[in-house]
Amino acid sequence: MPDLTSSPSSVPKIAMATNKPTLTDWNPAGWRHKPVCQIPAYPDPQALGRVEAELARLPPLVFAGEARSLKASLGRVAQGEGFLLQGGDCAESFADFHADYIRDTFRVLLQMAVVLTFGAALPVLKVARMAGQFAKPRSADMETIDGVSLPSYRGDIINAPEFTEAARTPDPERMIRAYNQAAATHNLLRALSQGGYADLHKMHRWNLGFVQGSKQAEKYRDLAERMSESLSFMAACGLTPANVPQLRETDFYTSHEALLLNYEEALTRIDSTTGKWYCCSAHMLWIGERTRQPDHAHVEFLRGVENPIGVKCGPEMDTDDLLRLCATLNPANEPGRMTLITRIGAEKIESKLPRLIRAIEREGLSVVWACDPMHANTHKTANGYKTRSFDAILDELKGFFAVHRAEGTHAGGVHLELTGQQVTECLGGAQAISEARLGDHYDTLCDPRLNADQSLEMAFLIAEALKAERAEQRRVAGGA
Ligand SMILES: O=C[C@H](O)[C@H](O)COP(=O)(O)O
Ligand SMILES: C=C(OP(=O)(O)O)C(=O)O
Ligand SMILES: [Mn+2]
Repeated sequence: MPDLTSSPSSVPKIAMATNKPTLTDWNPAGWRHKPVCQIPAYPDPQALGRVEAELARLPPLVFAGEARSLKASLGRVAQGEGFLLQGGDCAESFADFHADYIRDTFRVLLQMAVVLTFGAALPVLKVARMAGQFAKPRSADMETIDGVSLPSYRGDIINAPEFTEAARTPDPERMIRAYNQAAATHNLLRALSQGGYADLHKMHRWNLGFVQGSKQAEKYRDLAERMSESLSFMAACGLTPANVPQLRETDFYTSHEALLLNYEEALTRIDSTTGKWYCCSAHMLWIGERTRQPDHAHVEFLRGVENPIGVKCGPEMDTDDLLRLCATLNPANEPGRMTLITRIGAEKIESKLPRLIRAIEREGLSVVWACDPMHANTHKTANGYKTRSFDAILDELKGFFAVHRAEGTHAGGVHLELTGQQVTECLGGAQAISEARLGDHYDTLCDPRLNADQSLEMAFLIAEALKAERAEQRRVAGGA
């Protein structure tokens, strides 16, 4: 348990904040009076307080207007007019912090978005698990190796992965390092998305990262050819990057699990144009499966900020809890505010998802339904690797699309753990990664990620499902 008696960090007085906040029964430190899970006990509360105060003085990482734009776009996804692609590392790392790494994840998300846009003929909203995805909830508080027990690794913002007492002791200074890394990552992502790299005419050049000669590389080149033809046609009609900005730049948003509330509180500011609170550590924040208790600290914190919010929904989620969460987090039923990220498992999705959808539909609530096919499909191999199989991930996705088709609701998005690197952490896919090969490039700090080829392969398969959804809609519309 964290030290709840320490005085809350001072409410940040940000530049330009002149209006009064609108939620009178909420303040950014209110979570400290609620029961809380998954936040570490810092051994030195004074050092923690100093770091919180320092973070509260530092500039926001995103602007309220950007979070509002994302919410408006998510509102359109909720109405069936778009598709959400959310993805990135399970846990960002201090050690892997360099430009190529960020560019490679950005690039694979961009490639997937192009593939999905073609399949869905819908705008694809890109939201990265980047620039703040540092804190991890864990199943066990302690890890035991050879009879020695130490606190579990909880993400680089909290402690270090090495198995020593010093490394595993929570250190608040890590929040400052995480903030600086997140700031630099946001900066590079803005440059990549707005500075010319994302120009669709350069799509051919984005494919440098693929395994040469792979099936995905071929399919991607094929798609790039078709895109070039379409772009030439559009240019002939007078639509060029000079007058259509969407062809040369893209919207790209950031997100992470709002787990370490000390950090999130310190970055929560009042927007000067609306007078409302925004958590300015990322555009979108989500509540994890382990911290979504309706009367606990994480829900209390997130109910008061205006950002778009995700909630992970596991196989045992109760419909009463789901409706209570929606009422607490989105009392005005604002479109785009709530994304329900189901993570149910390939085997249970068809039996467990319908009741959640029906409860939401019955109440007339506006939500984005997204599928995280990663977190309920994890297992340990005989040789000790935590892994996921490509087929199980795909099966959960197929189940998600099938259930939404049957219920007449929009399968609005996917939430994936992936990297632009050619790691060997998930089994299968066209590269047929076997258990024996998992050790070749098993680099994750926490959960196994799809590698660049597996991610693109998944995008092509999801595009097929989206095409089928469109065909079904046309069929229903034609028969109506
Ligand atoms: O990313 C998610 C969780 O932190 C992770 O799945 C928990 O993993 P654990 O069961 O190894 O603690
Ligand atoms: C911890 C995560 O997921 P969940 O809360 O769904 O287990 C995660 O997305 O990394
Ligand atoms: Mn994870």
